[in-house]
Amino acid sequence: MSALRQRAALLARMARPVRPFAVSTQATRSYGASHDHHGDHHHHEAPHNVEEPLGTGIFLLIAVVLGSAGVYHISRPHPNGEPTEIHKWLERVSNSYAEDLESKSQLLAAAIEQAAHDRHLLYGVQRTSHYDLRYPEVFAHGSPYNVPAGHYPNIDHVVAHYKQKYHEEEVRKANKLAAAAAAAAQAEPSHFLSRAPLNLPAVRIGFVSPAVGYGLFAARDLAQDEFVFHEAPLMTARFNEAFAADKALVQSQAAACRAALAARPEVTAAVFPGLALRFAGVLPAPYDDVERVLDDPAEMGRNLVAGHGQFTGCTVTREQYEAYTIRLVPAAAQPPPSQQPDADARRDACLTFFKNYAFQAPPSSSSTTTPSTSTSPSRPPPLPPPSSTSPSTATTRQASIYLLASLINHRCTPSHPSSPNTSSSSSGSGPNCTWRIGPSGLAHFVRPGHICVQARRPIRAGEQLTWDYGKREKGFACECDTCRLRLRRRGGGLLMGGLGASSSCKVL
Ligand SMILES: C[S@@+](CC[C@H](N)C(=O)[O-])C[C@H]1O[C@@H](n2cnc3c(N)ncnc32)[C@H](O)[C@@H]1O
Repeated sequence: MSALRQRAALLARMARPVRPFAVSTQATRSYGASHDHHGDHHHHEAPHNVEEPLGTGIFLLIAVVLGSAGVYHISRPHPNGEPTEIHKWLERVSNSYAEDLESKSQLLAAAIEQAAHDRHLLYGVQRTSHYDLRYPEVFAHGSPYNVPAGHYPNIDHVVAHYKQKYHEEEVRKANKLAAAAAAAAQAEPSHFLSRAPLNLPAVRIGFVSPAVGYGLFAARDLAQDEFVFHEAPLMTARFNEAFAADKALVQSQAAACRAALAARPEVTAAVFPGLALRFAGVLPAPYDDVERVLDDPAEMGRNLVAGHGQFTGCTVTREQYEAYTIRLVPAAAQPPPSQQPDADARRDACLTFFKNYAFQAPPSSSSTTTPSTSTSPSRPPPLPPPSSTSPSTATTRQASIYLLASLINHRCTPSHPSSPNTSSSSSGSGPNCTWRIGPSGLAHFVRPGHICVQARRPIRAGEQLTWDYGKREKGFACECDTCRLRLRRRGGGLLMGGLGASSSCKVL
């Protein structure tokens, strides 16, 4: 019976609904009391306390209710018509997006406008009708198969044009390099010149006139003070002011001439036909042989110091050569050229040759410090004519003849170099070159006995190289440009055939 009652009470408790709200989280229930009320089963034990906390659901519910009230409150428009806070916030966010978008659109529009403008920028510019081709054969590029005859145009003239352009450009570059090097050398004090002649085209042999004969011409533009070439002597003999009376010296000169003629007869005869004729009775060689020798850099340039200037050939024509040599033969008619000249004739030929072609080295006493041009840079010291001075009072020096340098002709130094008539661009003012024979205090690279030719002023390619022989008695009627210009200035007119005995420069 008791078990039934307990069971019934348990079921009744389970069936009782749970109270929705607890008054306190510490609320307790006493089952003992209920036993007391409902049962006859009396116990004296303390009733059990059971903890029943409030669930989280209740808090969530409260939060949702309060939140909804808040949202409802802020979403309601103000009584005075102002927009709600949410509305204002949404407006702020959408405005900032709109501004960002607008600035992007403006940038894009500006970029498109600029591109459109740039596209038209060069529309108005006149286009070149000239195109530089890397190589002219580009015209003929195409398929090598099934090409009908005559399809490709003949572009030989185009090739020639571009080859010419190429050569001109190379010459321009060489000139520019040389001018730059010369300008650099010029920047140094003239007393301490240290640059040797450049290893570039320097000179060629040309023809001046039948009376003057050969001359040396610039093979490229030369800058002022530039060293042009550096050459070893072809022959050297002792010399003094009384050499005509000094048999030993004359014999040494004759020996030098003989040795030079014997060593390379075809070269010596081609370059110095007058000497070969008078000294050895050798008639001028045919033009073809002579031209071959004069045009040969290996022959004519063999005395040049390697790397110090280059010989670049000859421009003497057959007519010029024949007009020149035909004058030499009658002059050597005594004794007849068919016979070997006698000893006197050889001596005279030798003396004349040295007088007209030789350079004196500086005296040995000053040779290490004083250049041969120390007294006057433009005037080489003259070889005096034969005189009756006692050999004992004469100064004996070395006299040298050069293959190229001895072909440089004389030009008088004008008395008024600044005169407009004497400073025309083509002929310049006076001689354009000077020379030094080493050893020299001015240019350490000039080797002993070698001659170094230097430009006194800028020289254009093709211009004749000249210097002032500086001798009062030259032994020829001067036909230099200075004399021609002087004559023209005096109103005498230019005599193309030479100045002859009327020249004011004729000093015999
Ligand atoms: C050193 S050589 C010069 C080379 C020479 N033209 C030749 O063909 O062999 C000097 C000789 O050239 C000639 N000569 C040089 N300059 C001259 C000038 N201004 N007028 C006339 N003849 C000149 C004279 O015959 C002179 O004796």
